[in-house]
Amino acid sequence: MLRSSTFTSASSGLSTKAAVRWQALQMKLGDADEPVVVIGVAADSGCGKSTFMRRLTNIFGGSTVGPLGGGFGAPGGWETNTLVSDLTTVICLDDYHLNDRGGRKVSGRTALHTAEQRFDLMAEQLAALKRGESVKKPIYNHVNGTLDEPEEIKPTPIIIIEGLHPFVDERVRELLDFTIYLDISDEIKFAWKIQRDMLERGHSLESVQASIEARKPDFDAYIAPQRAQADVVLQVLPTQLVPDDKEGKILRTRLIQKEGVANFDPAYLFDEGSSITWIPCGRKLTCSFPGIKFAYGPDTYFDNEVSVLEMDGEFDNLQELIYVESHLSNIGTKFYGELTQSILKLSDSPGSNNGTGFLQSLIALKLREIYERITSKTGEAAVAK
Ligand SMILES: Nc1ncnc2c1ncn2[C@@H]1O[C@H](COP(=O)(O)OP(=O)(O)OP(=O)(O)O)[C@@H](O)[C@H]1O
Ligand SMILES: O=C(CO)[C@H](O)[C@H](O)COP(=O)(O)O
Repeated sequence: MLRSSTFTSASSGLSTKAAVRWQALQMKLGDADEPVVVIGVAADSGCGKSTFMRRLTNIFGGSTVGPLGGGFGAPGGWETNTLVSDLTTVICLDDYHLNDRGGRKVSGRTALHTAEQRFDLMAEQLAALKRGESVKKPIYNHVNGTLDEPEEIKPTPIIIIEGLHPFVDERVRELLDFTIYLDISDEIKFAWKIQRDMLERGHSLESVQASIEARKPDFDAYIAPQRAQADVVLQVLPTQLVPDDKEGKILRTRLIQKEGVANFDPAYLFDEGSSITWIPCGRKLTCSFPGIKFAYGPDTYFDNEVSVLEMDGEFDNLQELIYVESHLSNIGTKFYGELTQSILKLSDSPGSNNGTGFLQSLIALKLREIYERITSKTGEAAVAK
């Protein structure tokens, strides 16, 4: 596990109080009892998980951020899906595929099928990491479709598992302290995937279309049902500000937040529990066509009580986001304007000018808050012993 000296340099994203508590806890308990907070992020392929992970890692701070071992190209580096920073390790669940690409041709199943995952190993290794033990995790190589030599994963204070099936296996689910589902509507998923797979991966429009169609039944059967298990769902939909919009560039994003989740107080706009629609365009916020609309209110989602924070439209000037931030509460910030600042820092990242970047940054701040609440409770319990 990380020693306290490592943690000191890693604690830039944490409050001084949390860092001091952490160090006190380490001195009292020793490495074996250092808490490991585990977060699960579920989404289909091409739904912006990597983009979201970059936002998240940025909020947690730290001096070293990048692929484990430096990744392929670094001296001694290898092709890896694992992203590490001082405080966080992001594990891609594709690494637990049962078969390589050739093997799936023989089995005749897509990578989305639950029978194509090694859930026993996933549960065993995540439990070990949570106990503070290192594991040798397999690697699925997306470049050539092979299962590569396993890599060593050392536990960090925060482990994030992201991928297709983080909430399917009950043993894995039990280990998660907080769960997030990225729910990108078919139209938007298609637009993002086309853009990436055609421009960056050299696929044709027809082949991207065919791969999306082929995966759809398994997506509906094995991935989408996990929405019901998530503590928060980030939905990305076409705008409602332009009737029958065909372009798919303006997005409507909804943060569906489950009520009554441990260590999590849903964010709200103006007045907790009320139903509100807000068009902030005017003197304090510049908006060009088709404008910006926020909404907030209680709802039910898969029979659960939730509150939903919604944004439709795009920001013209990111500096002005502070005006919106000042009307939100329970957003996990440590100082006035921190949400705006974190978005400005990644202003070139996809979605920074719309609700995807805005709500993903908000989730990242809430995760930091959850992490601090969990570790402070563990610290208090330890000090009370
Ligand atoms: N919020 C966003 N707004 C616009 N485009 C986005 C957004 N998030 C991601 N994209 C685009 O969608 C594509 C897929 O994003 P990303 O690589 O982050 O997804 P992924 O879920 O990690 O994909 P995979 O699992 O296939 O590796 C990229 O081209 C990215 O630029
Ligand atoms: O769903 C995916 C990523 O989450 C991939 O499609 C899956 O890992 C299979 O990889 P490939 O498409 O390279 O054969």
